[in-house]
Amino acid sequence: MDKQFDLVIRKGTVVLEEGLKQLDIGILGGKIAALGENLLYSEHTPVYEAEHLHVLPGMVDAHVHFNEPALGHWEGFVTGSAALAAGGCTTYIDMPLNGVPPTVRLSALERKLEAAEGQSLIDYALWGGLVPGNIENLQELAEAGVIGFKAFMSCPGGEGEDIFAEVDDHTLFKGMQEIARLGLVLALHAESEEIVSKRAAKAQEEGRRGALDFVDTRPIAAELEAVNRALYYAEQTGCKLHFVHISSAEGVKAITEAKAKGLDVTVETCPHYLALTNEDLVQLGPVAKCAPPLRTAGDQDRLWAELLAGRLDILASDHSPCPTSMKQGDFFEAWGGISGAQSSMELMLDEGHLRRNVPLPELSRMLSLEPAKRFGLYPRKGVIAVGADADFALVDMNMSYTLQTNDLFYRHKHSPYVGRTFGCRVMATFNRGSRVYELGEGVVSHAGGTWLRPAVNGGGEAGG
Ligand SMILES: NC(=O)N[C@H]1NC(=O)NC1=O
Ligand SMILES: [Zn+2]
Repeated sequence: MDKQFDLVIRKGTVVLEEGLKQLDIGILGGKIAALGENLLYSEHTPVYEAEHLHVLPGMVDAHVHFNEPALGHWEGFVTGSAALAAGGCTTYIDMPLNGVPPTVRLSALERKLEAAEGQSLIDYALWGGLVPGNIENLQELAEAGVIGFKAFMSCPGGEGEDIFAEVDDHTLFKGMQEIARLGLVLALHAESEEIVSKRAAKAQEEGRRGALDFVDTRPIAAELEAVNRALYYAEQTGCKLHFVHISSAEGVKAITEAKAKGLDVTVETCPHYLALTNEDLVQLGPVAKCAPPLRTAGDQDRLWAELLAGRLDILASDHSPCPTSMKQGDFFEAWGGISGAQSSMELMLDEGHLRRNVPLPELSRMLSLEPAKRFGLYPRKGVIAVGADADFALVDMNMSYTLQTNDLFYRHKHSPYVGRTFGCRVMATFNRGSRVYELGEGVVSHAGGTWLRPAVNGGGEAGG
């Protein structure tokens, strides 16, 4: 018999958009060539037995910070992509900060691409940035193939001379006009700089420097104010918006109302807002410091209610790593950002499916399908369907384990989830048909990840 397949993944419980089915997956040239109950293939075809496993589309993590160029000693493409692969992710979109220079002009994008070339285990796309003074650079970035732009409405923090700055209202409004013209999405970190910076200054002046003091400087009101201001500009400019890491049900509700009015807007939250609370921040310390901050248990319940009602579009990690030494000491000085990307899928399957009965296709919609669609990577990414890339997370939904520091692939092995017990585990990950990670073996492939450009503006290859 001719060689129809390079590999068959046999009898896994495949998570499709419409439900679960036990199927064989035939892979050829990195793509899904066939899906069927009893595929026929020659006896020489390599077979991966998946009878006891769930096969999910690889996660498309729309929000990671890999710190290269220049800050590869925080995290880089090699370690970051390995951690993602170990967590069942097969495509990520790297933020335009915290590397130096930030990705705010073409020459910086080229530096980023050089840093990534040949280093990533899995596929990746890149965000461009909108900052004060770079509106005339947005077009060159769009033409080169960024999937969209990211702006901060509050100060991002970070190191270096050419550091990423938050937008003023003028830049935000003008930037949205330009991004609307370019047809891309603007992703926003929505917290009011006015509110958070003044509250932080006051807390520090008064010597209130603990975990809950930090949380108190970044209230939900600061998130809502920024969300509503940006939605107003979106209405005026026609710019597509994506709100990253929304931490409150109030934020989700404001965005849902805007959608009902016809605005083209999507909402993301992160596993940490669903898995951790401000009490955990007190217990764990700065390793769990992020912005917006972890909320109360009641706030978290309300955010889960939004997810259960189907009102969240995207789940993304906001993996924002740093050296462990920057996660110690004073709460206001410690780095704001959680190293969590390796645990995103397991957290959501455990907390969402095993504990709260969210159907797997619904979780997969937020982990893979919606981010692929929103950022021009669909139908190549985000689904298990004939013609799509053979990107899979193979998960044992019955394997309980407790995460240890040694399990982490990050450059700096800290995570707020060390010591947490998960009810499921990623056993293997495939990127375009090649097995990149296997539990027990670790990274099992060369760095074959490629750069994906979006299938918009005529330029990209990712939609095919
Ligand atoms: N600079 C940076 O990565 N900031 C990220 N970290 C975080 O916790 N929230 C963010 O926006
Ligand atoms: Zn952010």
